[in-house]
Amino acid sequence: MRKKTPVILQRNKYDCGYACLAMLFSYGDSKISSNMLLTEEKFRAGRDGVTLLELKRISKKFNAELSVFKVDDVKEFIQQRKVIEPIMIHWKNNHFIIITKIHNNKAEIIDPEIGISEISYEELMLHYSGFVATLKKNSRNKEVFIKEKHYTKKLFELVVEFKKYIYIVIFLSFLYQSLNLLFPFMTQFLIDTYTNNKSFNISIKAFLISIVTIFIIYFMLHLLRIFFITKTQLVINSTMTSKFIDKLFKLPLSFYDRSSAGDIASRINNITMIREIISSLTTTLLLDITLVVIYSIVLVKYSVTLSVVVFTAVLIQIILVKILLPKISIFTNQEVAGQAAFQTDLFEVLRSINYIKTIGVNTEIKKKLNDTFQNQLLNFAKRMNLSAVLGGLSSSINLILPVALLFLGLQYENEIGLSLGQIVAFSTMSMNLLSPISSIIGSLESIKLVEEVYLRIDSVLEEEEEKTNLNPKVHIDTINKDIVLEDISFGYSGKNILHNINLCIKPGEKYLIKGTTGVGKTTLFKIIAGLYEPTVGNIKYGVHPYDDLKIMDLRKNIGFITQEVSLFNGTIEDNIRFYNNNVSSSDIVHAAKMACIHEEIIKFPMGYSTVLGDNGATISGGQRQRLSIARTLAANPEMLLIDEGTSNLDIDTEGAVIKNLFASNKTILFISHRHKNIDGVNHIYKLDNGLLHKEKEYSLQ
Ligand SMILES: Nc1ncnc2c1ncn2[C@@H]1O[C@H](COP(=O)(O)OP(=O)(O)OP(=O)(O)O)[C@@H](O)[C@H]1O
Repeated sequence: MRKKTPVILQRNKYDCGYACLAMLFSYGDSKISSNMLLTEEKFRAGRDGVTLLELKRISKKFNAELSVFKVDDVKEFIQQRKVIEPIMIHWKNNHFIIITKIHNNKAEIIDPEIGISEISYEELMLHYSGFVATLKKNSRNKEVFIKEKHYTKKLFELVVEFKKYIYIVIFLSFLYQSLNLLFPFMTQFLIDTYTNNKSFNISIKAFLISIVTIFIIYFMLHLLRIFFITKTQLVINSTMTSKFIDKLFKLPLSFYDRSSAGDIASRINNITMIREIISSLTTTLLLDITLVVIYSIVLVKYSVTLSVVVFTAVLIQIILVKILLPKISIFTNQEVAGQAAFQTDLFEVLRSINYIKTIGVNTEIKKKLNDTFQNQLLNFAKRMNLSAVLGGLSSSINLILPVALLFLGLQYENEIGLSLGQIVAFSTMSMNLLSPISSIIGSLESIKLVEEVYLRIDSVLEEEEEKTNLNPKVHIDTINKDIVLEDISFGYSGKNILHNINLCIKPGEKYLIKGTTGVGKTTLFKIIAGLYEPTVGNIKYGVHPYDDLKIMDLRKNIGFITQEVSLFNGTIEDNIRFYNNNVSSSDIVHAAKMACIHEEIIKFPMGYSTVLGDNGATISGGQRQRLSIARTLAANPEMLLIDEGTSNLDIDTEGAVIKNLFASNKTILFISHRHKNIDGVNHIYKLDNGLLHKEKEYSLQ
């Protein structure tokens, strides 16, 4: 019999293989996160994604067998082999998707990027790239599911972290709701006093005093409760956001290679969602459950017969939740992923807006952006429609039940044996039981949402941090020390692009590194700057290995000048200073002079106080590049890694900038396609086929 395949969406652009494997593992079982497959893995999918071979290896680790077939016709494969489990196929040459069913020329697929959909078999085959994979699980791969509880536990721990505020909110909410309980009793008392005595002899003064007292207490409790709810929300939001931001600074460059800015931004925005939901859950869920228990007891005490009617209504709602909630959860999941996809596309469009403007025709771009947004809206609409069925049903029951109870109570007055006041009180209290039930249903939907959103945040918090050695064994002064690269090899996605690099960088000396495009020059610089860790080999600073070093100290001493410039929307002075308080105004002017931009800055009407547009949009490309050079120089690093960092300048200006830089006593490594030699260079190296060859060495003057 065909079982359910949970929808597991990928966590970043390159994770589709892991998400699909997680779905194969979860088929007919509980849902696991694709991240769980990675927990023990050092390897993360990068630009080149993950291969079927790698997925096979991971499956084996969890005692399952991933079989891969080269197949021409997927339908034939499914029919011949009588496959009822979901299969994974390679798709559009760069993606994996799951097929859950093929029936009547229609294929039900789960694309880990967007979720469930149904497409025609022709469309499926149009994008199919020739490989099918099936997973054979066995009883021993249970350990892959172990971490499932982990997330729920983490979510709980998150709440416990703010327990002080949460306890107060719960306590105040209890008091607040207890007052509600008074009213059915007061109603019963008034009606029964009236019907029994006919003469209504409750003094106006006593009535007024009690009403006003209740009013004041209720009002004060309301204020106090809202105050603490807001406080809880603030604490949750600020703690989580600062934790997330802190993490972003600790993540290695490789994380940013595979994540998009829009996606990260959407995850930060999700924290607001968590704040809202957690605070509303803590204020209502526990209270609602308590109210349901209390009211159930009180109702049964009043009348067992009438209580059976109420509980039947509750049961109908519970059955509906059981049926609809998993579906709501899928759409919630897809909606959140859709939001992130839209934000990612929007960021990309905004980043390329200059280019988009120049091409004139942007209907396609608009369409793509609109489509991503529509996809998010579609999932929102589906989620809301299902919620409406749930909500509508419970509201309708809530509407008719009190009247029905009143009718039954009066009709069978003798059998049931309640006074008019008691019947009215019972029907009011049944409402008090049903509204927390509706609220619990809403809370269950919210829990699904918060779980999905929290997973997205947690998957970033769980990322491995870069080694920063905050407590180095020895304090190493890198100034005037040789930097020695010993047999360094490095590769992306398991493929080496640098092999056994050996280089001794002497303080104060100038190196020109040549090599064809894409050969690995930038990568080598990133390794020297400690941005990438070599896969094999060591870097020594003086006699000390990289691991003994406080990495931030090292980075402070290395200035990295690249072709890409990133300026922010602020003054020229602030852009050069770049939050470094050790940089004085005279350092800024000195750096600008070295970068040959000072003369142009002082000609601007507002000089160094000129405000630049977004990424320096209001100055020329060459000016942007020189500002970026000035920024690096202002921090006064002892070593400069210049990666085509002067390529936007005309020959004369470039010559002048290079002359200034090479006249300093800084160690310089200069990457260039264009320069065969530069005055003042001591060593020329060529990177070729992953190997570094010395081409020339000039004796020091
Ligand atoms: N994050 C990444 N994941 C996978 N491959 C990458 C990644 N970054 C770079 N590469 C690949 O590594 C190789 C070396 O890239 P690198 O940027 O170091 O070359 P380069 O010599 O500096 O090129 P150029 O002169 O064009 O700037 C290239 O083939 C590139 O496609």
